[in-house]
Amino acid sequence: MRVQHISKHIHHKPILVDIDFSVEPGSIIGIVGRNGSGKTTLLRSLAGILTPTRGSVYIDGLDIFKHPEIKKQIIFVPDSTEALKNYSTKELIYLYKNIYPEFDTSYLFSLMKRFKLSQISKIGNYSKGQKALFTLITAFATGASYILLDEPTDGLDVIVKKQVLQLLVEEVSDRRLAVLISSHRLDELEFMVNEVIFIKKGKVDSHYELDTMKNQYKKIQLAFAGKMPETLENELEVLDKTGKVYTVLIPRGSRPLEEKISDSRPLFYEELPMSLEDYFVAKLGGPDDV
Ligand SMILES: Nc1ncnc2c1ncn2[C@@H]1O[C@H](COP(=O)(O)OP(=O)(O)OP(=O)(O)O)[C@@H](O)[C@H]1O
Repeated sequence: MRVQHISKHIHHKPILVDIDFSVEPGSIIGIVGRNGSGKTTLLRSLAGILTPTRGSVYIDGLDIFKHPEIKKQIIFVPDSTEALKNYSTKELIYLYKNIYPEFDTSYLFSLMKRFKLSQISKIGNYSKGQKALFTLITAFATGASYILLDEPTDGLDVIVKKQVLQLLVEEVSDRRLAVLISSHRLDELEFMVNEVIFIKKGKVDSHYELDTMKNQYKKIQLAFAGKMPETLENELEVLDKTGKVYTVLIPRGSRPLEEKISDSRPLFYEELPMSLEDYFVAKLGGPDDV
């Protein structure tokens, strides 16, 4: 999938601005950003539900807005099942089969059995977690190559969540699917994504392979007898300050900065493992940086 310079204005307000990236089969991409940064609008545009104001989305070189039949290669799973609540499982399967010719009903039933979901006369009668689970496994049964998930684990208990995330990783590697996941659960994303796209004010702020991102920075904890020298504080990304202890991110391999830290004689200095959440706070943590 090629997302080519898409912008989306809603009521003359720019919501997405010149978003440009590619999605390779077999990849799991995390879309992260502050509330209101444009993640859902982006996923809905990639699914062809919203038409971009500029730019387009291509699959195998074909524009999905000019060749709507290609949209059956994409499934968008919204974070709410409100629109489906009055349908029975049977009716939904019928609907999906009409849209997705490769819909695999027996696979869906096997997943429903695996996750202990029974057929029901109204999806609205499933519990919150069961609704999320049903829409998620239905997406895998569609046979679509691009699965777009908006906050997929909301409402799932820890055990089901682990099973579902495991299923997702298996599906991607077995069937060479591509999955884009918008989520605020950075701890979960960290265990499955290979790329992360940071969205800030409707723009791609950065797009990294997870391993590359982790190699670019290091997280350290340090403390000073008094305050941290001001010259140093201006150069460090301070993630946290508790008493005299600072947790900061610094670019890996920045000798001058490391020397400056060492010259300021910290009481202690320790490197800690860096998480996606640390990077999120450093990148997008300003008070009005939505
Ligand atoms: N139909 C609409 N009419 C007006 N504004 C809209 C519409 N859809 C989205 N927006 C605005 O676009 C911006 C981005 O919304 P979007 O739902 O894409 O953000 P998000 O990153 O998914 O947020 P969250 O993390 O809170 O779910 C918000 O300011 C939102 O108010």
